[in-house]
Amino acid sequence: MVLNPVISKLAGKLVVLASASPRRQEILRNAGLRFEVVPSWFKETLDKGLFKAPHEYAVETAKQKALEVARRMPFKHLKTPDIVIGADTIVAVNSLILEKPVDKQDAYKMLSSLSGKEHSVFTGVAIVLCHDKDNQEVDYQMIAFYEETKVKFADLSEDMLWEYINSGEPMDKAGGYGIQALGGMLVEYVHGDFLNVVGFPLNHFCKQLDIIYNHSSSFAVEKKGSAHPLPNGSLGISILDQHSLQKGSEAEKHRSPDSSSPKLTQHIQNSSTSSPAHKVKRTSYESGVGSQSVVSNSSKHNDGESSRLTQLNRQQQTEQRGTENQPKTQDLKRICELMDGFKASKALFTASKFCMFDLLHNKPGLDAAEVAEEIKASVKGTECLLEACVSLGLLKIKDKAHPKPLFENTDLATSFLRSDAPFSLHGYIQHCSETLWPLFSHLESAVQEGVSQHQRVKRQKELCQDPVCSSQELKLRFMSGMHSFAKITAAAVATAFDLSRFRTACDLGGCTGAMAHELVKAHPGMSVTVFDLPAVVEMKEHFLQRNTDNKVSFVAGDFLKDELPKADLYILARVLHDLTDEKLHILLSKIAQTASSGCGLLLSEIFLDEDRGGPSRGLLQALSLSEGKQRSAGEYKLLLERHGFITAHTRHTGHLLDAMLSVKA
Ligand SMILES: Cc1cn([C@H]2C[C@H](O)[C@@H](COP(=O)(O)OP(=O)(O)OP(=O)(O)O)O2)c(=O)[nH]c1=O
Repeated sequence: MVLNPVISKLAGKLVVLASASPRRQEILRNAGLRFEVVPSWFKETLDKGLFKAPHEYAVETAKQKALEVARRMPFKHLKTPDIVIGADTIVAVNSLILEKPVDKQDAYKMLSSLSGKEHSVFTGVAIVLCHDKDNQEVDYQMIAFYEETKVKFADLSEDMLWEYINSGEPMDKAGGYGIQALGGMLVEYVHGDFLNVVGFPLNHFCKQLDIIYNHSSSFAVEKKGSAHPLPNGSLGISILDQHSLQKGSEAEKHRSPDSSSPKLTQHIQNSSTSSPAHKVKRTSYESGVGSQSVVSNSSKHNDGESSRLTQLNRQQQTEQRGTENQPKTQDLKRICELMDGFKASKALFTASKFCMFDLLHNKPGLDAAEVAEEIKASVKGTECLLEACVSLGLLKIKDKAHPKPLFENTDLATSFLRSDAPFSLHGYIQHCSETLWPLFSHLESAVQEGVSQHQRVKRQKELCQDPVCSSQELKLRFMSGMHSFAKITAAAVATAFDLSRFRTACDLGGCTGAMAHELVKAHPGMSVTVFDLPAVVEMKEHFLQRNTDNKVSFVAGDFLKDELPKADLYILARVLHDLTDEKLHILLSKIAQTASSGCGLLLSEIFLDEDRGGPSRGLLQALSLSEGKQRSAGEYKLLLERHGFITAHTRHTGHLLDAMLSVKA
């Protein structure tokens, strides 16, 4: 049953909640709304100083959260939602904005500033309506509003404060409390919408839907004189900002005399047209909201420019649509890219195996015959490989006027493909080529059988009498792959959170110590123990790194069997996705037993979208059918909660790995 008829208006539409907040999901689910959850990757880092009032900050953050998902989905999920809902809850006291505490001390500061006082809880909500157009463009229409609820806290004693903080509840909640649970005990009164405090003003939201779907004529435009650019410098795409409907609020005074619906105030930023639609081309996706390719309606162009644009658009549209009998060029390109993907990978693997990028770094400007001689290969084959690498942007022609093409590295190759580059992926590429490639060549069997094809690959090698690597060589190759991947990703993970309060850390399965070295670099007060199998630890010397003041040490052991070293922070980087459920629970139980209350757990993995629609890197990795599985941030969060770790923060780093910081309750 749907109590509110306006919710039923959304039936059959692809509604997306751009939020990882379990409270928002529960509130909307309880209201009978059917939706997909795609948490936003927008980082809540807008400069608060640039907003005149706290609610403006919450509304802007909500807009950016929703917009990021609306823009990402057509590219990453290959589908355009009908509606994206984003929200942001903040607590405001003495004109200070409080978000989620970063640690216990921060929670203490927040809660003591609320003790004995009244404060406001603002939730900004943004609704983005997406309209897919024939010509590969999406029109976005944004409706944004906020709701304010006043909450008064009782005087809180120190004991009470710390007991509450130690319950772990404050960590993922604005202002450091959850009114719906233990935090309810701290509250003397609430004036306004209770659900607004919990994270979503359901009543206001339904009123807003009613306006959108039942009173669409209310979309009459009231232009606002001054457009305010967003603090991050991006073009504003906000169309409607509606203020609180709470009694006595400013918006209440603006009720239009002829309608029971509140009057809407429209802010059209950087555009002077009356159309609320903004178009975003689907040809590229950049994850930074600040760099969005917003093509606002023609207002900013003079007549000459706009007719040129129209011409260009038409040309592009014909190209994209094709004629009745021909497929769209872009669609065809996409399919070809997928079909040819393996050829590009293999070209990269081969060039890397022949150390062609090292060669051309040391001797830039060789021709095909010279390269062939150096790598001891045929001239014809080398020429094809070099030209393919040029087409892939890995090499370039040095001197175009020269009669024979002379080859040199592009910046991409110099940065990532040389074996001695600081961020070299050479080792990982070899791992892909030697280990993953053979596995994926048996993908059909892997899918049929549901298990990894390691054994089949091994048997095949034996049958073909391929030269067998010694176990030492295999181990080194594996470690070198892991080392080069870790070196690329470690800095983003090590700096994803403020870890300064942890003095000692233990990197479980930390292999060559690449992550450990980044951690001690980023957090000078920390020392890190790398815990890995004896066979791994004994080979660590092959990967010597500058040991910052001997702050990185190694301990050999099996994390499933042996006692774990004591530490304030445990690190699990790319470990859990490879373990069976059974092993995973053994490991997490061992960590939970060893860790004392307040200890941290830093998890780093690829986090799948909550609806498992992406990212492809994670889902393709799952095809190797290892014993484990790929999970979303929400799934990891639940898993850790079962072992007494409460997630404080989740970071979609935008890098190769995401990160989550949990705290032992
Ligand atoms: C004040 C208060 C906040 N909260 C929660 C609601 C929100 O989930 C959270 C505020 O953080 P938000 O940044 O608004 O939301 P989020 O990080 O949980 O999720 P996302 O950014 O993906 O949308 O605090 C409560 O659960 N109870 C409370 O009493």
